Amino acid sequence: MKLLSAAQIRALDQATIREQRTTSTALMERAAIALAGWLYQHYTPAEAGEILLLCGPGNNGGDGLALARLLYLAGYAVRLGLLPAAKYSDDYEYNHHVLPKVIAIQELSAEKLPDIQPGTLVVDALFGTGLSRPLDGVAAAVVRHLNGSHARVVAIDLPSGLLADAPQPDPQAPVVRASHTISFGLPKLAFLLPQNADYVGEWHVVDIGLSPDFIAQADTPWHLTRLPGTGGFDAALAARQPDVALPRRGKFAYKNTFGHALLLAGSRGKVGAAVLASGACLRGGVGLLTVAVPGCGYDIIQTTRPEAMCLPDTQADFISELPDLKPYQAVGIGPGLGQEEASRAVLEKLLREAKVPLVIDADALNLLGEHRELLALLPENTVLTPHIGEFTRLTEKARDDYHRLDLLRDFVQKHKCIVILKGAYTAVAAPDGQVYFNSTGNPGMGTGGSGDVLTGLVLALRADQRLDTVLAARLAVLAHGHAGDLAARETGEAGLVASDLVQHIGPALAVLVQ
Ligand SMILES: NC(=O)C1=CN([C@@H]2O[C@H](COP(=O)(O)OP(=O)(O)OC[C@H]3O[C@@H](n4cnc5c(N)ncnc54)[C@H](OP(=O)(O)O)[C@@H]3O)[C@@H](O)[C@H]2O)[C@@H](O)CC1
Ligand SMILES: Nc1ncnc2c1ncn2[C@@H]1O[C@H](COP(=O)(O)OP(=O)(O)O)[C@@H](O)[C@H]1O
Ligand SMILES: [K+]
Repeated sequence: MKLLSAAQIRALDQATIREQRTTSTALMERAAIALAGWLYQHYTPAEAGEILLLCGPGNNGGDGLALARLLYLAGYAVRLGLLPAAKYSDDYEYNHHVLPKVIAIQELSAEKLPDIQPGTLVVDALFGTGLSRPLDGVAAAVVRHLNGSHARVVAIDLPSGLLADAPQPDPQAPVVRASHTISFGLPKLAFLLPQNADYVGEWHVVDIGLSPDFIAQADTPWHLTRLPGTGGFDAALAARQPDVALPRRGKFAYKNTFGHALLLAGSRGKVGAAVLASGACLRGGVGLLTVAVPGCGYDIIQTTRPEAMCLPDTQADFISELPDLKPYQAVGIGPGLGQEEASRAVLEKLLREAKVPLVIDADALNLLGEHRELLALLPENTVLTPHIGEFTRLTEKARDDYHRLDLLRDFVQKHKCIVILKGAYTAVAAPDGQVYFNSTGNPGMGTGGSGDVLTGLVLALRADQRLDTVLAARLAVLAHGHAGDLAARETGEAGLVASDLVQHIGPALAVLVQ
């Protein structure tokens, strides 16, 4: 699904109103009904206690006023804190006008801040996508007061003070720290970046019937890849066109259909990385797998991965030889490789000689970072799988998460490669500058070897002749995260280890089959 900028979201609202021959007031009512529905599901009136809704002067505040009315009518105790302004939006004015008169209203000022107890349920309807400058004055005082209160905060559309698609121009200006953020129609880019995690809290999207045609035509580099059937919002769009799908294996398919992959991995003390990556490659559906390891890894691979063929290096402790590449449809290098000069030379030779898709990870990335002249040799459509530290070694230290996305798009466009920038919401960046964030996975995957598993899975899908590079990368990342989610159901997050991911790749891929 697409992620749109604040300007596009405003245009989307307008297009929806036009196409559906409705009014902005009616759209706001839909928004308020969707918000109320979410709150009903999450808090009974008793659990909620008295709900404080803080409203700004625009349509975000209008949403808050409409929500206050609906909550009151549904039996919740509500009170309002309203930000004074020179001008209010028309729909704010309307919803202010139709408020039940019994709802208590406090005009907010820096001298008279609202009573907020720890545990008060606060709805933040101060500002949404219309934020035009950093918060100051009364708004800043209210947000600082709220953030210091330990209240439960549900933000409407965006935590107030946060921009939907850009870094804060003034890092000193306050931003609401929400426990939950309820966004309309689509998530926002800001939700996916680690620097905003403390503000956004858990985010949710509610469907308010925004124009699917406008979304389909909107031009954006940002996308979120989801599992098929992940419903709720934009369900109509998702049903029409799943984000990604794995083609079914034909009845008469043979192992050659799925390719023969070569994996170069392991060094003394790190042969486990080769075991994990090769397991993932096999479970990823590769036709044949050959694993090149240092001599010390031969018995280990032959014992733990009987399905794979093994090429032991003449060196006992590290890889020093590049096998003949002719038999293979894809080559992966890096997990546990180490950074010996001989292994660097193997990497260079591979970059010079490979005629098939490459997947580069871990120490092979560190070698590229150390010897950046090798980047010029990257064959087109090579897949690189760095975490943020490895990516920094390949580029430069980013000022913030938005700057890192700029570096990422520049890098893939310059080197005509695919970068899988790993983390929560792993970003798959394509050579045309499109970025696909991933929606699966959990913090349990922050455990040694998870990345090696991803490399093996990407390699399997790159060897599969039916898939193009970007689709293979997106599918691998989606299935890897989903395998993590399936595994964590059994082990819990803390108990998750990388081998568990390998065990769950089969079922994770199965749900992606078209
Ligand atoms: N359109 C629709 O149909 C639907 C829209 N929806 C809702 O609308 C929201 C967007 O509404 P919006 O565009 O009115 O912007 P909003 O975020 O309320 O703020 C604008 C106001 O704040 C003011 N202001 C800005 N920055 C400020 C600052 N730092 N300090 C002080 N003031 C500041 C700004 O003043 P100005 O910049 O003009 O001086 C203006 O008065 C969106 O997030 C969603 O919740 C839903 O109902 C679905 C249907
Ligand atoms: N909080 C998280 N949410 C989702 N996925 C995560 C999270 N933390 C780590 N991961 C995933 O786990 C993998 C870790 O890879 P990496 O850092 O290379 O580990 P290692 O080097 O130990 O193999 C990546 O695919 C990453 O996206
Ligand atoms: K808000």
